[in-house]
Amino acid sequence: MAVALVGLPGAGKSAVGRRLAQRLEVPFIDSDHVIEERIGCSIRDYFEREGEASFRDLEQAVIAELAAAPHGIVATGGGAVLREANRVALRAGFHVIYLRSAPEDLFRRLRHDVKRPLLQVADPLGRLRELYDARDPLYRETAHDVVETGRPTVATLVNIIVMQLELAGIASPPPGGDLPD
Ligand SMILES: Nc1ncnc2c1ncn2[C@@H]1O[C@H](COP(=O)(O)OP(=O)(O)O)[C@@H](O)[C@H]1O
Ligand SMILES: O=C(O)C1=C[C@@H](OP(=O)(O)O)[C@@H](O)[C@H](O)C1
Ligand SMILES: [Mg+2]
Repeated sequence: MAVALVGLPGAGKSAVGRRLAQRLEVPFIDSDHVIEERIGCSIRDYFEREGEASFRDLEQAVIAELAAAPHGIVATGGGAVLREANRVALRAGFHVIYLRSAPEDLFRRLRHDVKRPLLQVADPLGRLRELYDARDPLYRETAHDVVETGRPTVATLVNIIVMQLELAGIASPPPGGDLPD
């Protein structure tokens, strides 16, 4: 099984992805963690030191590697869809799910966040709205499925995604799980 999660910062790619992988008993890979292991510092520090373009080059290299041997559940960073090469590689290698959330919901989750460099601005809600307008079409272009994440809890989202993956034949239902007694 190879599933990649895309969506804006705060959509739940990392949190839902980790729980989904536990539930399906497959590996979980967060592309941002792979990058942080390579650079030896936080993404926020790297942005400040080297700039966003350099981060995007690293991100593209990591996504190309993951897409070359796709397996498990991959949580991407919110900007992974910005480059066409990433969109093509993700869509070709993975079943891609767009975790869609309104900027207002994301803002509620991230209003105290200090880790996301793009949101360390005077008006993070305004920034999230700009990111949404710019990226929503790119997430849709990349994804095979869209899941709304505004209201459901992480646990409910995991259930919804498992059900969709089972219906699409990507995940197998547990043996005898749905049979009547
Ligand atoms: N559906 C949800 N309901 C409530 N909180 C959520 C939900 N999804 C994510 N969160 C919380 O929002 C924050 C950001 O989630 P995260 O998984 O890091 O997002 P992403 O990786 O997409 O940027 C975390 O504190 C996470 O626990
Ligand atoms: O939206 C973005 O451009 C980014 C999102 C972050 O990941 P999350 O989506 O997990 O916050 C991280 O990759 C980096 O800070 C850039
Ligand atoms: Mg994340």
